[in-house]
Amino acid sequence: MLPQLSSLDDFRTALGGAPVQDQTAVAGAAARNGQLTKPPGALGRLEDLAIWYGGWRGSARPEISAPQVIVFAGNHGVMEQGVSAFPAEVTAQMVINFEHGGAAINQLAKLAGARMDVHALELDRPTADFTKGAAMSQDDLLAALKAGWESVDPSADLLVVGEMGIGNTTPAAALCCALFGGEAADWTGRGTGVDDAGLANKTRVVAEGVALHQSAIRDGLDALACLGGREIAAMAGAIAAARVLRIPVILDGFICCAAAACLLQTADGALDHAVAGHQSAEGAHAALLAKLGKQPLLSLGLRLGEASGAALAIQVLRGAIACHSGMATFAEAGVSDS
Ligand SMILES: Cc1cc2ncn([C@H]3O[C@H](COP(=O)(O)O)[C@@H](O)[C@H]3O)c2cc1C
Ligand SMILES: O=C(O)c1cccnc1
Repeated sequence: MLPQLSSLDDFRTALGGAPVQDQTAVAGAAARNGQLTKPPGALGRLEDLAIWYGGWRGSARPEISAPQVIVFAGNHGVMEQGVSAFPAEVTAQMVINFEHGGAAINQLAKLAGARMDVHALELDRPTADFTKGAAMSQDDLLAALKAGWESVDPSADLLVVGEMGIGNTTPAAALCCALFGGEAADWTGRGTGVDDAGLANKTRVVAEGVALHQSAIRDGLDALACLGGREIAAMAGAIAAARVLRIPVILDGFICCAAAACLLQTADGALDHAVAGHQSAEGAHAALLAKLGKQPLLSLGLRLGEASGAALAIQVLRGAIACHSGMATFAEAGVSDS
């Protein structure tokens, strides 16, 4: 059951007290994996994935039958600083495109057999420019976290979250810089494709934002309020709800992983139910994945967001589960095991 959230501390408490994997299912899945008709370890990381997934679902022989893809959209006050190659109105235009089935994620979610939901979060009320003040009030942050928290279908057995928010590689970079340290330039990339002057400007904006807010940031939720965005907070809320509901998550690109990082910097173990779907071409995604301790399933040079890389990785996880749960054991097939 998902508790109601009345405050940010409720969120911290629910995340900190979330249940862990079912160890009986982990042991059962590992035992089954050892009996399947293949040389030990021959399915590589697919074997680990199947055992991990079974542990979260509480089954030694799990299935994926109800994957959910959720795309959150938000607008950003920091766009006033000229941080994207595209104008802010593209966010709302793309939401309509999602609703009409015309975006990349529509095709990939359909191919993965996933339900897809789109939540536009107050697009007419962008966050504040974080170089001037906090991006969101505590109430706005709570509302965005709740939008994500309440959007997860408790009967889903796999969750993928993604975003649409022109300008949002800038808050994502600022969140990483505030949470993990280093220089603004280490975390700032080209997003939709800003030129060298644009990248220098973006780096300045990230550095200014982090310098302004660093002293107010004690955990990931503080960072989200100061430097985040509504769709970033909603992704964090949904990933956290999935943790509480023991629904495994596939993380998407740089922005999704920045949202996930805010959870990890709020509660240890907050991302134990998550794997990295892919490594994005956005410059700092590899470094961010290393901070999260996650190895990507795919690396295809994608730099889109929208949950696209994670939706594609659903097929990899489906492959792992199909082998794990569908293969015969040596005894069943009458194959000699040594
Ligand atoms: C047509 C279009 C579709 C997109 N779908 C995702 N993004 C991606 O690009 C944006 C982040 O890059 P930046 O920080 O440079 O603005 C986000 O909206 C992200 O989801 C898109 C961007 C565009 C232009
Ligand atoms: O890695 C991502 O998710 C990404 C990169 C560039 C632009 N939008 C999203």
